[in-house]
Amino acid sequence: MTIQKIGVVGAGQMGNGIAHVCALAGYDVVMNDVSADAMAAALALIGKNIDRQVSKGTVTAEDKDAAMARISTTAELSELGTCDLIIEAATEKETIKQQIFDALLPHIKENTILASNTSSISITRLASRTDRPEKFIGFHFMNPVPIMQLVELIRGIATDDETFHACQEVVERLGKTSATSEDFPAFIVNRILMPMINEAVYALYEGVGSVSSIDTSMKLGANHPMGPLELADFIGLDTCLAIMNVLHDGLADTKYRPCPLLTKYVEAGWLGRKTKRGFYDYRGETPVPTR
Ligand SMILES: CC(=O)CC(=O)SCCNC(=O)CCNC(=O)[C@H](O)C(C)(C)COP(=O)(O)OP(=O)(O)OC[C@H]1O[C@@H](n2cnc3c(N)ncnc32)[C@H](O)[C@@H]1OP(=O)(O)O
Ligand SMILES: NC(=O)C1=CN([C@@H]2O[C@H](COP(=O)(O)OP(=O)(O)OC[C@H]3O[C@@H](n4cnc5c(N)ncnc54)[C@H](OP(=O)(O)O)[C@@H]3O)[C@@H](O)[C@H]2O)C=CC1
Repeated sequence: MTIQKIGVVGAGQMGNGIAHVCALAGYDVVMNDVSADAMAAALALIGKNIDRQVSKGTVTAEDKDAAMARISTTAELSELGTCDLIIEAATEKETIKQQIFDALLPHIKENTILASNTSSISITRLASRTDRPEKFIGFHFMNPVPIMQLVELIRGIATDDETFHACQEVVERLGKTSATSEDFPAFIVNRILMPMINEAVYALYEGVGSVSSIDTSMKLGANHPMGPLELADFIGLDTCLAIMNVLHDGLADTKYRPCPLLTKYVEAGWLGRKTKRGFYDYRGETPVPTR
């Protein structure tokens, strides 16, 4: 099937990046969020991020205008009814995702593909609650979406070949590379990455090192572009904790136990960059380590 119009549900840091790359690749995009402010902020950020590409000469000013004109926003999920592919990128909570798919079903076309950008939640389980488990897939972008090359494609137990191949074609048209993962908790990238981040929080919790020494060690000692605590703040500590909980519950192994310090930060509402406070304090000019 040919995909021309893409719906994006959730206009947070992932949703805005997904809308950005889809519109630049020539797809019509309809973006939805519960918050009008989030949608306005997402549009402004997309404009700013494409401007960076224009100033580097990788995108022309005409391409920018055309891409921005292809993006519309709506508070009504019913307005995603004509989309060929809908990518859900709302908060990493299964109940929220289920409610979104339940609310979408009465409005969408018979052959619309439903996808989730979830970092960890079972695609098979999300799909089983819809009327089209064979047309449901995990479409997992990496953050920041305009920069990162990878998209994980996760087939639920019922995902059919037509759906999978249509999504592979979308990934190619976005200029990205797909890797296929079986549907097990947190898939491939987060199965490996998130226990490392959780271990970094344990190292902080146990006083093995400070925020700076842990991040400096991994940046200069393992050549990671960001230290694990900086990366956790970038991803969002709520999302990191949600992923650890899915690993812990889904694989029933204590090695995935979320660090109590990570839980405490989330309980405090210190979610990282998006709330201006996490392992670093982002309220000033430069981020300041908090421990
Ligand atoms: C949690 C999950 O489910 C899965 C995940 O996503 S896990 C997270 C995966 N992501 C990572 O691991 C990111 C690790 N960090 C990095 O790769 C780099 O630090 C980074 C690319 C984010 C920034 O790189 P940097 O060299 O420090 O900064 P900077 O030079 O300013 O930016 C590099 C490029 O990224 C762009 N960029 C930086 N932040 C951006 C953002 N938030 N949005 C869009 N573009 C961004 C810049 O414009 C620049 O573009 P060009 O290459 O075209 O010049
Ligand atoms: N952060 C990351 O690095 C990555 C995250 N992901 C996944 O992408 C998804 C989104 O994460 P991210 O963008 O970081 O999260 P954010 O918190 O930045 O954004 C989530 C957005 O979804 C909105 N939202 C909540 N409920 C609904 C709803 N019922 N309908 C529509 N929108 C809703 C939120 O609004 P409000 O704030 O008002 O609640 C918010 O604007 C998650 O599943 C996450 O696991 C995948 C790859 C990387």
